Amino acid sequence: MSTFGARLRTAMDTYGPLCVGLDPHPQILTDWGLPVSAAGVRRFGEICVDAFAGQVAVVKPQSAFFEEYGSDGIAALEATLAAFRVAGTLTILDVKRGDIGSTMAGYARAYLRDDAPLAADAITVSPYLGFGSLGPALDLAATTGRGLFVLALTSNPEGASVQHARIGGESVAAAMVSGAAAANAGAGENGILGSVGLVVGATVGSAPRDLGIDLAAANAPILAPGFGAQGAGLDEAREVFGAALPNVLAASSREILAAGPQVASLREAARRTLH
Ligand SMILES: O=c1ccn([C@@H]2O[C@H](COP(=O)(O)O)[C@@H](O)[C@H]2O)c(=O)[nH]1
Repeated sequence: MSTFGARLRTAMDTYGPLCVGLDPHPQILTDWGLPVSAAGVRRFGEICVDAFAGQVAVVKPQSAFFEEYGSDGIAALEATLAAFRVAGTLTILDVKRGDIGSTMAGYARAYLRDDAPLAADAITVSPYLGFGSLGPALDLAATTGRGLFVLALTSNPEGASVQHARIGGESVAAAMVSGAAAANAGAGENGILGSVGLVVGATVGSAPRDLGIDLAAANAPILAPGFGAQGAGLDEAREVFGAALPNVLAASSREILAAGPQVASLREAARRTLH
């Protein structure tokens, strides 16, 4: 069984470091001429499979925009994830889960088991009940060759009020990066990327340096939202990530989706994103 980190590196080397965010918010559904309903998000998912499967390294469905339609919306998310799985395109399900250990084990089974209806290659997790609360997800992901992306320095301006706070001299974000680095220890032999990634927005400017965080040392894949609609581009990414840039997976949702629903236009928007 290959690890998530190894599969991600291969996908990034093959297709480039872009993760297309699949966020079927009501305005996008309307703009694409789709109903604002579970049927609409199902069709949205089908169009995204046509546009991006086998074309980009990773796609990142945003669970919230499927969940809002209840069980039919979740069924549409299952179908979207399954279609990308069959096509061999990696998926990161953006669910930002985090809870006490026993409940975290339930979330882990929901997304990280091989036979889970909502199985993804990786999920986003929130460590704000303590990094240790992620233990069941770390364990199951390692067992099934899946990955996690731990929120460290999120792209929203409000994130700093928590993530820059210092406890005993160390920032909260730095503690999360240390947690990921420890989880990835040993994975870096032969240049293989770890499977415990970090979420660091391309919008956070000098925050990693200001907080004394060495992102490259964590050997972590870095999911970087903030490209496009939130204003970041390659210049901002160079400032934020420095030597860790080769490990960065750039995420963009709204700006790419605005080119839809034509498949060719969506592909062209994805192709333009990092150029
Ligand atoms: O720090 C974070 C973590 C996740 N996101 C998610 O990304 C998309 C928004 O992307 P756009 O390219 O700006 O449309 C959405 O799903 C967020 O939950 C983020 O923006 N920042």
